[in-house]
Amino acid sequence: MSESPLQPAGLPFLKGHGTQNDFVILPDPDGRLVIGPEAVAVLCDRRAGIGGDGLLRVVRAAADPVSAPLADRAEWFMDYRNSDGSIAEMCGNGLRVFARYLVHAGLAKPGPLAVATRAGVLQVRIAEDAADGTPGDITVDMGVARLPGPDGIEVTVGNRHWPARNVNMGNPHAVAFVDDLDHAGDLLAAPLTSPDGAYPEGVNVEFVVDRGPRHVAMRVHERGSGETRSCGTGACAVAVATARRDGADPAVTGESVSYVVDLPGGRLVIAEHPDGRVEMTGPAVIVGSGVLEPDWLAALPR
Ligand SMILES: N[C@@H](CCC[C@H](N)C(=O)O)C(=O)O
Repeated sequence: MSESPLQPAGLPFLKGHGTQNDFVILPDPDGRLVIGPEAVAVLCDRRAGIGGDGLLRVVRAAADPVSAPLADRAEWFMDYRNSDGSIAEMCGNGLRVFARYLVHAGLAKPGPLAVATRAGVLQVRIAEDAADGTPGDITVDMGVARLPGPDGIEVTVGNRHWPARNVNMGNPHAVAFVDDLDHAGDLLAAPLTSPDGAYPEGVNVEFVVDRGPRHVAMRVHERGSGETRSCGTGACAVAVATARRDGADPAVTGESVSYVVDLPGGRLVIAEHPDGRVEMTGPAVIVGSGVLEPDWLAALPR
């Protein structure tokens, strides 16, 4: 990682999570940090670094060439990276944590907030904290889910195979309904998907079981991060795939449909509306903050 000028006192960071999908947060309002994939991987390493499923760089939209075209619609750009250093279009839990950070840092207030992402400008609503200080939930308008071809997607773990639904929430997902979440195995390796070439840029794979009416539970293997305890875009993909399986399509019925999605790290509520918009509501927590040591920073891969 390089910065110009380098801060002799070290680099501030924070740590946060959304339903235990956890992130290293690097405030970089003026867009001075250049963070390569290897440096991201070290920062996200749970032994050699701070540890996280991903990294959120907080930069003014106008200060980054990727987001500058969106700067008239959003002040801040969420520059999200997976823990292996790869770039993803969107991160739903990350966006809630990003919004929580802005409020925590006094850079935004509870209420509506527009945030630039690689999937475009997304609208966030930050609820006021409760009277007892419990942080309010955060709702993200995740945009419209796309259910593109190809049909006939199959997910394989060991000797088990399931048909899967292809859902794009800005990033790609393959959603498989299973009898038992344990059938997904240890998920230390990425599940196989077929046909070959269906996901040239990789895919997030969700395994889903029913828990009750409009209530499911899931596990996820994330592209670039491995199994995580939660995935916001994944929960949205699961809710949309489950609604279609259940014969519910708000665009047809004219009525919103809402699912409770339980993940190993907590609960998200996902609503799909007649205009196709998918909204995700859940918590976001800032865990702590610190300073990256200058010597350690200097030794990071460039
Ligand atoms: N955990 C995220 C998704 C992060 C990106 C994903 N791994 C990808 O590569 O598409 C979420 O909460 O949505």
